[in-house]
Order: sequence, then structure tokens, then C-alpha cells
Amino acid sequence: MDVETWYRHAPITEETVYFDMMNKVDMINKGFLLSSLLVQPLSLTLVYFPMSSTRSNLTHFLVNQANGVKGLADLNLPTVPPQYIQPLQARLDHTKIVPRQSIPIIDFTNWEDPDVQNSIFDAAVEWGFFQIINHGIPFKVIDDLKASVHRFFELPAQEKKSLKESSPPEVVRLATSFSPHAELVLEWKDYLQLVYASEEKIHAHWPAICKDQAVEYMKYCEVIIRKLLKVLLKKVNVEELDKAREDTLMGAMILGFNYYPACPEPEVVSGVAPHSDISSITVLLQDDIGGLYVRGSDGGDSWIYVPPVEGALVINIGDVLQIMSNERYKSIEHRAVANKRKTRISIPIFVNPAPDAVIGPLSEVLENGDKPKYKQLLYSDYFKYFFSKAHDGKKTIEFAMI
Ligand SMILES: O=C(O)CCC(=O)C(=O)O
Ligand SMILES: [Fe+2]
Repeated sequence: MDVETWYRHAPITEETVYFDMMNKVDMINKGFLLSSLLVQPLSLTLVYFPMSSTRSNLTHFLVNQANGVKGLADLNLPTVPPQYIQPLQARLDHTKIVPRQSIPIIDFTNWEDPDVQNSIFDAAVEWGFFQIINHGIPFKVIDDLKASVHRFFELPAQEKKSLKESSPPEVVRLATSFSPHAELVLEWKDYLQLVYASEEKIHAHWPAICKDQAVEYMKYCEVIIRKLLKVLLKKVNVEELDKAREDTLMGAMILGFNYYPACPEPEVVSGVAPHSDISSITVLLQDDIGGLYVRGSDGGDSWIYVPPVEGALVINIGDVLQIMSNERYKSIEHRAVANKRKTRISIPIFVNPAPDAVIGPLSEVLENGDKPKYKQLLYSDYFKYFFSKAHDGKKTIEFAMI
């Protein structure tokens, strides 16, 4: 199956009707509903956004009219609509943030040096998350990309709507929250996913407002990704990143633009709820606002803040590498919070297998008699399963367990 066919069949259309979910949300939100109708002037038009709006009205505003949560935030509402309010146990408890602890920062200049490779391996095993600096991407490329992300989300809703309607979802996908058709509570985030497809498709479909900046950034990142995968694989006895392995591990990369508008009540919403990525690895560029937290290694409910480091890339292990390494590496849960005063952006590259790739523990890691913990499965099945439900910690990987 090629990337195109795969995306077309992924069950991720947001136009799905929410009957079931709406009922549950209304029940949960009893007591939160405000009866007043808020009227806010926006440009020359009057935008009416009732806080007692039903889930379907909200969906119409967010999804069908392509306002996204950006459009909602632009209304300067004093509180968030009830559909965004997370139950207490799902919110980040600030007493659970581990003070003065953070993930390793690795200088990538001499990445071939065995000491550097050991520190990458150690960080991947111990933390599942680390930052790299001196990776060779010019600051200008990074700054231009970030500026283009802001420009994209600041486009009028009407333009985003036409982009949504005219873009093939297998190449470009603009969405809000995560999988709104499957979520009980929405996430305070809009996102654009650009599939790193053929040059022809990129040229035809990536939005002009950010295309050159995104392509330039991807060219640099592709080189870094290959180096990182080489190191991580060598440490589990895979000596060569040949074409077949490359297809499996990095056959379908997706560049994501995450946009978290300033939020009147950041403490009650999720920017991104706890989850692990379904990539082999993820390479994330965050801006200087901060908001990313990684699950602590104590197995409890502790969270470690990932501070923005200028020019650094945050690298994390995804489920695919956990599966293929038979748990030598582990994907780590993480989450992002919104900011009260400032819009935050982050730019992940999900280094995904090709949709038709079969993933499962590598023969090299089973050579010493290890029992496989995961079955062999089609990556497109794993991908579809991930998007068929809300973010739910590390539960997705159970789908692949023997
Ligand atoms: O915004 C962030 O820092 C994290 C985003 C994230 O985890 C994701 O897009 O998968
Ligand atoms: Fe993530």
C-alpha cells in the first residue's frame, strides 16, 4: 500500500457525527454550563459563540468552519468552553513536577565519536528523551520555519477552510484537538500535518505560506535522523541501515506544526494529553515558551519539565522502536500544557515506518534467545488504531503485544 492509499483509508475524518460522545460530554459538563451568550466583535463581523454551545455547534465552529481553537482563543473568552475542561485526575498536578531534574543535553558535533554514541544510547535507554545541540541546522532555517508556522495559523479561517477542502489528506491534514471524533474532552491545540512525500506532491500541495521553509528544514533533519537511527540501531546489533530497514524505520516521515493559542484557563485544559508517539523516533523543535513534560522514570505519576534550549532538538523514542528493539528502548509518555498569556508552537517530525511496512522485534535483537514481546504487524493498522481513540498514555502499544 502506498502512502496515498493508506491515508485515504485512515479513519480520521473529523466530519464524523458525535452523537454518542456529545451525550457523555453533556453529562460530564452539567454544572459547568453557562447560560449567557457571549458576543465579541471580531474584525468587522460579529461572532456569536454561546458557551452553552452543544458539541455539534462547537464542532461546526472549530472544524467545519476551520476556525480551530485559534479562532476560539481570538474571541477572548474569559473561560474555556466546557468541552475543553479535563476531569481533575487528567490535569497536570504541579506538585508532581520533579524539581531541578531534566533530560540530557548532548552535543551532536562529533556524533561518530564512540563516547558521544554511548551518551546517545544511555540517554535513549535511561530517559527515552534527550536534546541535541550543534546538529548543524543553521539558526536562520529554524527561525524562518517557526515564523512560517505562525504565519500559517494566522491565516483567515476562510483560507484554512479552502486548504482543508482542497488538500489530499494523504499529503496535508489540518485538524484541531487530536481525534475529536473519538475524544470525550478536546485538547487545546490545532495542528497541521505535512507528509514528506514525493517532491511533486510537496510542490503541489504543501501550503505556499510555509512550503520553502518546511522543505529546507526537512532536508537538514533527514540527515540528522539517519545518523540518530544508525547509532540507536548499532547498539542493538543492527550494523547497517540498509534500504529495507530505512523503509521500515523512516519510510513515511510527517512534519507536524502544533499550535497552542494562549488559553484563559491553562490549568484545566490539556494542550496534548499524556501519550507516547507511534513513530520510531520523533524529532521535536519547540519555541521558547515551554510547556513540554515527560513522565518520570519512577513509574509513578511524576513529570519532568523539558526546558526550551535555543536551537536544540528534542529527540524521543517512539513505540515502533520499542517494538522493534523488543523493549531495549522504551517510548516515554509526554504531554504539553497551554500558556495563559502566550501562544506556543512546537514542530515535531514523526519518523514513521512506511504504511505497508511490517513492524515487529528485529531478528538481531532476538538472536540471543530473547522471547519476542510483540507480534509482527502492519504499520498502517497501528497508525489507524492510534487515531481511532483519544490520547491514552501508553495503551496503544498493547495492540502490538503478544
Ligand atoms: O508540543 C509539544 O511539546 C509536544 C507535542 C507532542 O507530543 C506531539 O505532537 O506528539
Ligand atoms: Fe508526542
